[in-house]
Amino acid sequence: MYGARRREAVRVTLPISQSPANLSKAFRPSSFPNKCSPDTARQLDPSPLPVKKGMAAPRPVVLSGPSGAGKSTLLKKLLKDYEGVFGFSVSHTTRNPRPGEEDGKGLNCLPILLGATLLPVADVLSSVSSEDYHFVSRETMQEAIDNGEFVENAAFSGNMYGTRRASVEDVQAQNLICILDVDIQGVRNIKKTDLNPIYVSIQPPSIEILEKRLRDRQTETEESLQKRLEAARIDMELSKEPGVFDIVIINDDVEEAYEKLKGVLIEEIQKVQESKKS
Ligand SMILES: Nc1nc2c(ncn2[C@@H]2O[C@H](COP(=O)(O)OP(=O)(O)O)[C@@H](O)[C@H]2O)c(=O)[nH]1
Ligand SMILES: Nc1ncnc2c1ncn2[C@@H]1O[C@H](COP(=O)(O)OP(=O)(O)O)[C@@H](O)[C@H]1O
Repeated sequence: MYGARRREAVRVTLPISQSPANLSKAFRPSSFPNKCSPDTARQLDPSPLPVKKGMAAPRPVVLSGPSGAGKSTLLKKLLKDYEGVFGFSVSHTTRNPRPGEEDGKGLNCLPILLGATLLPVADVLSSVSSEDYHFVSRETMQEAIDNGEFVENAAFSGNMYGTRRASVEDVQAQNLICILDVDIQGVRNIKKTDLNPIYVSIQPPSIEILEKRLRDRQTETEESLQKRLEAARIDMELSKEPGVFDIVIINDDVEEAYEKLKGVLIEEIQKVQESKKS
């Protein structure tokens, strides 16, 4: 998308999961079908990353900001540059999948797509959206919320979105920095938990530029675009409140925004990289 596409063949090896004996309750099947379950992934990658006992999981990262601000654009760059450092918490939503989106197709499913073959990393990453969801019905989602399976959930643009506890635990158990892409309600709700993430807000330079980006992206109907702009105005105001975010990044020039994002995360990134060496 941004920058030249590299075509060299790289074996992308991503850590998958722990041994079955170590799997917490959260890993076991629950009310949600999950095509990307650790069990499936394990069959395809025989070299899981061992999680070191007694080691604190890296701090998660909450990435928030208006729809269209550039969160997934920046996230993709991060995942590409720091392979094996980050894991994405694939959210659940009741919204319809967009063309090209598949249920549960997130970072954790990369090995399923790759199998054991050599593939050009740029091709693989451009074909994998870190933003895909588990697409579920309202009934299923409400039932799981009532069962206490969610860390947080929110209504956005007429749909339900939520982070299942197991999605975060899954990533953390692999000693990866867990990234959560949530709206401002999600930020508020996560603040009530003991997750202790780094809070990052990605903001557009202006509402006009945001609208242009959303229109150019061609993913929204006029109705959902207007709802997103309405939510964006609120988000842009709330992000100015002191103490809500550790950093607010204005995504004007994407490279500059990316440098700022890396800057705030570099300490955690280095911790994960160091822990893998030892
Ligand atoms: N609270 C919460 N918000 C979420 C979650 N997943 C996604 N969102 C937010 O929902 C909004 C809409 O997401 P989406 O439908 O993917 O549209 P997009 O952000 O424009 O690509 C965005 O602000 C996301 O940050 C979640 O699990 N919880
Ligand atoms: N700095 C930027 N300059 C111009 N266009 C951008 C920039 N960052 C992102 N975009 C484009 O804006 C649109 C929305 O970005 P996206 O990453 O999908 O936002 P979000 O995940 O926050 O909804 C995409 O089409 C993306 O290519």
